[in-house]
Amino acid sequence: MSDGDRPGVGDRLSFGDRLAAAMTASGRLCVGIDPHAELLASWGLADDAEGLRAFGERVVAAAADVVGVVKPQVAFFERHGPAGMQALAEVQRSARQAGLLVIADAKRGDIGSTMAGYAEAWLDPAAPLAADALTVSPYLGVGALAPAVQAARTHGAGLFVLGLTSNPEGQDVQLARSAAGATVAGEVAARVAELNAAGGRPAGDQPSPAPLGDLGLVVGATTAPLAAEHGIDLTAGRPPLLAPGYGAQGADVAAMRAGFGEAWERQVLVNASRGILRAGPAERDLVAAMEAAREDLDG
Ligand SMILES: O=c1ccn([C@@H]2O[C@H](COP(=O)(O)O)[C@@H](O)[C@H]2O)c(=O)[nH]1
Repeated sequence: MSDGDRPGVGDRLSFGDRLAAAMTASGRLCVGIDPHAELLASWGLADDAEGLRAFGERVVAAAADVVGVVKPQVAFFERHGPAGMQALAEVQRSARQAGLLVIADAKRGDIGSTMAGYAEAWLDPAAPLAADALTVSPYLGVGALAPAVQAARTHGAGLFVLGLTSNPEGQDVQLARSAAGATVAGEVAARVAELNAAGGRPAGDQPSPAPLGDLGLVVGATTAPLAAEHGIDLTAGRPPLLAPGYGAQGADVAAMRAGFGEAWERQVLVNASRGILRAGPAERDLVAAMEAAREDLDG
């Protein structure tokens, strides 16, 4: 099946609509494809491009009937240079052909035409590294992401803007306050809300409940409680919220439910990488780990 045959790409459904459909059908678990060197070794795979490819294809095969979304961690493929990136391209293509949405976790961010270059590299369905969505950094300014926002709209793709990341070191910067009292993460969330409102359906043509936006935020499963504590509104503009930190980084469902509050029910896509991948290498064991996580998150 070509990319053009996949529902939601050829017919240009928005990313928000495609993600909402995937979450309704398959739940809120997003499986990370993170081929750490230790995991490759414990799976009996070489730490080379062929090992990455075999690892990624195994995760895709296990995920295809259990979840709707996967998130390859680009860094682990980039480690192996062009051959690693070729493996990533093949794994992403397999995932999309299997009907999975792919979020490339590359955390790109730059200015002007350079940002446009990144956006075309990851969001154009005809590009070798085509993904359905890309993680991006707002630290050159949310406005500097405009070329990526434009590319996302053109290609029916999505962006996840780093908001309140799962690592504790992020808070120095992300919870810093402007003279007017707004936190950096709060300002990023407000700008993403504006962009979702500006790119959404015309007023009067809004289904109820409001659809998911095409532009999301990364908010750690571990750091979600800080949003409410610091007055950061995660519901404005209905951004999908990509939440890493479940499992290996210690966040559990009770903490996420409390931390995300009103957003939990329909906006939060929870990533698990090592928490699932450590169950490998057997495909049936990966499937069992994904099913258990789904039950935990959605049951
Ligand atoms: O704030 C962030 C943003 C991205 N990540 C990425 O998610 C996965 C988490 O892996 P686990 O093994 O489930 O901890 C990984 O690719 C990170 O780079 C994040 O953890 N926090």
